[in-house]
Amino acid sequence: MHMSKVRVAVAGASGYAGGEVLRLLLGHPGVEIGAVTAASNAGERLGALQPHLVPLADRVLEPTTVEVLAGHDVVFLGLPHGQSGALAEELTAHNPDVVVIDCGADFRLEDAAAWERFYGSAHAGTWPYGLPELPGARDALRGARRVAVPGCYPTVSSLTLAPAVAAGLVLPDVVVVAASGTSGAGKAAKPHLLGSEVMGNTSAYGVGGVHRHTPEITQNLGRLTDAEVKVSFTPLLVPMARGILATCSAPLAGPVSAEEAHAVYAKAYADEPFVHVLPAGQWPQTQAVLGSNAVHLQVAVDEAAGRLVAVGAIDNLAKGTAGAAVQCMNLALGLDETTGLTTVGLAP
Ligand SMILES: NC(=O)C1=CN([C@@H]2O[C@H](COP(=O)(O)OP(=O)(O)OC[C@H]3O[C@@H](n4cnc5c(N)ncnc54)[C@H](OP(=O)(O)O)[C@@H]3O)[C@@H](O)[C@H]2O)C=CC1
Ligand SMILES: CC(=O)N[C@@H](CCC(=O)OP(=O)(O)O)C(=O)O
Repeated sequence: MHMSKVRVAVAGASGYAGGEVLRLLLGHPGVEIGAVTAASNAGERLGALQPHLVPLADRVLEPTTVEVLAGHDVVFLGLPHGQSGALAEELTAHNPDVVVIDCGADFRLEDAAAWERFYGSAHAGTWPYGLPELPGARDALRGARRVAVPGCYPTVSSLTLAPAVAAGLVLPDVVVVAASGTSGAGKAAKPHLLGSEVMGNTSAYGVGGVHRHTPEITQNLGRLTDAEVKVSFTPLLVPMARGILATCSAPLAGPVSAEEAHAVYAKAYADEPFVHVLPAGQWPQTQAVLGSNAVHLQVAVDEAAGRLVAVGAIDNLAKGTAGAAVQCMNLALGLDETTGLTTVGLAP
């Protein structure tokens, strides 16, 4: 049976998130790419800004307006925080069935007070949270007309800790130290991202519970346990373009062997196409997931310290943003969830 293609627009197409959404959509058999928009770069050829997107090189970036974006079945938003809400409302006024998939943070948190504390602005609302692998999340995404794509650190940290928290293997008083590539910070020039600050260097930032992804990780783990969740999160910037490696640990709730912990993880993700619990003894590395929607996980028990230690790797732009966005579009449209996505990484 011939199925007509879904018409998709990408706002923020000159940025990292929008560019990665387009890269993935170019390999998706069910979509036709419509408008591509930007702000300061409106009027530019897409190829001048995203030279890797060869089939779209001669497309011209249009301004990010509701007039340009209306008339599409799906609109991806890869815009700075605060730019999504009003646009989504206007798009829905044009077409109540439009699917809006927001790569930004505006609609990820339920707790308005946490939003205001970490983002310093009024809370816009809460949309279905686009991490289908979290227990209970997938049903809300099937047929959704709005999706809040998770932050990259919360994606990997939550999936790395979820089985242990949900099974009660640990007390939910967790420590996350996660190293990210620089693309996580977006394209806009920032002094700490100059080549000479990044190359041959590793640095911590957002230390001491102030990074805005802390409440998002807390929210995700809090949905898995009745106990109070505490999250100590420290991000690190490392000299690579893509990838996040998260080391997560928590106190053991009781005796558990490494084999038992591994079995809990393997069972939790047995039916998940993108989450791979590696064989015992093999540890995640970012290269193996680059460009793919895969999550690689491993878990160990540190008996002397009384802690469970789990490590996860993702590509921040793929599973951490655009891959999750496409996965959620598939769920929203009732397509096979894996369409257009791969678990095959790019290594070395
Ligand atoms: N990078 C990552 O790993 C992740 C990013 N995200 C989120 O995705 C969103 C985009 O991030 P990223 O792609 O990294 O950022 P970039 O800085 O790379 O891109 C930002 C995009 O937004 C456009 N833009 C800037 N200002 C405005 C405005 N006022 N109105 C409309 N469009 C505007 C830019 O257009 P122009 O080039 O013309 O200025 C550009 O296309 C953010 O909300 C970010 O939090 C989410 C998860 C991970
Ligand atoms: C390396 C780096 O700077 N990373 C970004 C997080 C990227 C991300 O997921 O962003 P959003 O929540 O903004 O969507 C940061 O720490 O701010």
